[in-house]
Amino acid sequence: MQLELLDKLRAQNPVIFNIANFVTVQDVANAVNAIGASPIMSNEIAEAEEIVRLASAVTVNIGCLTKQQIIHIKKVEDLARQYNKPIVFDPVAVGAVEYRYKIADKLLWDFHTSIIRGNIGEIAALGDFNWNSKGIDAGSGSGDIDEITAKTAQKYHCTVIASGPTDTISDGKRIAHIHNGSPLFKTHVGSGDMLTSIVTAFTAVTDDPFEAAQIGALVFSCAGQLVVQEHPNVGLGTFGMYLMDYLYKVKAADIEQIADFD
Ligand SMILES: Nc1ncnc2c1ncn2[C@@H]1O[C@H](COP(=O)(O)OP(=O)(O)OP(=O)(O)O)[C@@H](O)[C@H]1O
Ligand SMILES: Cc1ncsc1CCO
Ligand SMILES: [Mg+2]
Repeated sequence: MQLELLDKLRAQNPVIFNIANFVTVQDVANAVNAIGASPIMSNEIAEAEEIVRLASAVTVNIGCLTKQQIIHIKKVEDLARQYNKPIVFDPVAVGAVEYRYKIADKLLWDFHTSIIRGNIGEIAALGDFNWNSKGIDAGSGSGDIDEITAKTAQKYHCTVIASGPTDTISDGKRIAHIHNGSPLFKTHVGSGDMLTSIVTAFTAVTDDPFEAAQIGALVFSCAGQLVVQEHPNVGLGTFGMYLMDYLYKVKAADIEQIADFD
């Protein structure tokens, strides 16, 4: 794992273009900012080309999809291909809402996506596995998470992160697991959205999406774990605030001490 990518990210401060959802947009902007990149959100097709050009990478989050936004996403993804900017895709609730599955599946076939980051319910749906997703949450299921992650990566020819108590990452051949984190992440709506855009930030400092996925997931999970280690009585509201503090101040050396991955 290339932990030095964290310092590289902070030194370069790349601009990250986010098509966000209106529920968590500010958390995502703050998380991207805190980790050391420069977020920009946009919903306007007329400025899409300018923003794709100035950004190093693009997040597409379908959390609050509209027909107008689908047109925007297609334009942005086409521009990202033209200007060679990596796309990281967050398939919010595709396991629970068939309409979203159909839109996401088509986008993932039509445009090359570097990384898909979802919870296991979302990743299982995209990979055509049975799983009982529950709204935006992972829900429950009994499938083999390694197999689901790898097969979904093979289906779309990209890297996939299935997040959860363990983050499982595959590019279709290789598999990695990040065991760090805290159950408090689940209590903060938007943890997944923040993770997705932090992973996008790391695609700006490495050409290997599998590496970007691993380092993004490790840094994010460790920041949350450090919050709880150093503030054992933290509640779900203050967890979100501390998480921003720790995303900003966490150092590669702190992560090295607690990193738990294989
Ligand atoms: N029980 C847990 N223990 C440790 N870490 C967890 C746990 N549950 C989730 N996480 C961490 O929370 C982050 C978000 O993952 P999660 O799978 O909850 O995303 P999500 O369902 O898309 O979230 P949201 O929809 O709220 O944005 C990841 O970094 C993951 O490692
Ligand atoms: C609660 C919620 N609804 C649509 S998006 C979202 C935030 C998590 O992605
Ligand atoms: Mg999510």
